[in-house]
Amino acid sequence: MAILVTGGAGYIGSHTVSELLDHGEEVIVLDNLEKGHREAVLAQTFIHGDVRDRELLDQIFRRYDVEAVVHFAAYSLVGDSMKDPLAYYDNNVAAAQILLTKMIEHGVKRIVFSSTAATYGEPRQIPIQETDATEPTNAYGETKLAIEKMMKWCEQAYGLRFISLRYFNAAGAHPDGHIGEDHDPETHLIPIVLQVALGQREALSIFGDDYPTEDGTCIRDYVHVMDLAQAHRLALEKLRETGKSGIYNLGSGTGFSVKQVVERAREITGHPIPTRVAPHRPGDPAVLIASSQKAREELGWRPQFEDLDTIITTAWAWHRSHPNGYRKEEMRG
Ligand SMILES: NC(=O)c1ccc[n+]([C@@H]2O[C@H](COP(=O)([O-])OP(=O)(O)OC[C@H]3O[C@@H](n4cnc5c(N)ncnc54)[C@H](O)[C@@H]3O)[C@@H](O)[C@H]2O)c1
Ligand SMILES: O=c1ccn([C@@H]2O[C@H](COP(=O)(O)OP(=O)(O)O[C@H]3O[C@H](CO)[C@H](O)[C@H](O)[C@H]3O)[C@@H](O)[C@H]2O)c(=O)[nH]1
Repeated sequence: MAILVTGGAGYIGSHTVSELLDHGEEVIVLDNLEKGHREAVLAQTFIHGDVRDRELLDQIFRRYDVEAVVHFAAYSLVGDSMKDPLAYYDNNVAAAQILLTKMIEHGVKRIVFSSTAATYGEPRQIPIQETDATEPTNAYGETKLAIEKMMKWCEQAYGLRFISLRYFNAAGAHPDGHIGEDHDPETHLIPIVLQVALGQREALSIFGDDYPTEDGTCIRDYVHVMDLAQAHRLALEKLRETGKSGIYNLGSGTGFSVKQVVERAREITGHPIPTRVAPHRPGDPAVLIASSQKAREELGWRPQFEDLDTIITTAWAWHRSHPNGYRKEEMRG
């Protein structure tokens, strides 16, 4: 029996594929490579195609004995989602609807889904719990919430079983150094900070230093990508063993401000990392910190790379050895 991983050529998907293979799972990756990288695909079976391609899904589900789907494929940039929400409804909501339809048609009833802290919007309390209100402040979060709700109704109607994992800020790289984060354009804080350390950018723009936090910069909960990978493996096991659906936050439970991240990165890289203050980025809440107690209790999640220094150190190892991401060899010509 195989696990179909959509978006397995992307950042979190590729690390999860690595984790699943290490635990003896048979993995099939489906990715259109719009954002992902062929070099990041560690699975033996790679299908270059789109989740919205109904015929392709029919072929995959006929040909392989798929036990469950892990669904990463999506658009995931908050700012972009505000400029072109319909593209997000198409690639996130419509794609999930097609995928779920084909799963049900072919009798595949288990799915682990990439959700996000953006489903909560501006938090009413910290740390955020799964039972808190979900009022997304951007179209991206709204599409992920819509998919969670779609899965809930599919459970009632067709017996689908789902685990939705709401990640906070994914960061870090595989400790082996062979896969890591390579987004184009890069918008995430830690890789941008490390690109400054590599001399690829002049300075980090800090999006606001007048937030109601101790040092005025936004606080986020950074969670190592390998710990996210572990959670997906455990979620699959949980679905197999209990058939129980659920929604789980995944974060470290500790928040760091933008300035604190820069300070740690200065120490680890030995580079001064100049910064300048820039305007707020629309839709950025001041503080996002997860309570991940439910994932620890119900999934048995035990993060191994929890502290910020480990996150930055593994990311730094990846960026130093792959200054142009997966295009390294190509650039060297
Ligand atoms: N990176 C984060 O901090 C973060 C936080 C919360 C949630 N998420 C969610 O996790 C998932 C993975 O995020 P990531 O950072 O690894 O993103 P990513 O862009 O690196 O990976 C997404 C992958 O999906 C593929 N893809 C996109 N649309 C597709 C389609 N229609 N058909 C086939 N393949 C398609 C892309 O080519 C890419 O390889 C996303 O669903 C995202 O919303 C990410
Ligand atoms: O150049 C930069 C980039 C980021 N930041 C700040 O650094 C923090 C982290 O920003 P990221 O872009 O790295 O991450 P986000 O918190 O915006 O977004 C992450 O968490 C979201 C949930 O809130 C979504 O899930 C999204 O997909 C995921 O990347 C924010 O306060 C942001 O304002 C800067 O100051 N300068």
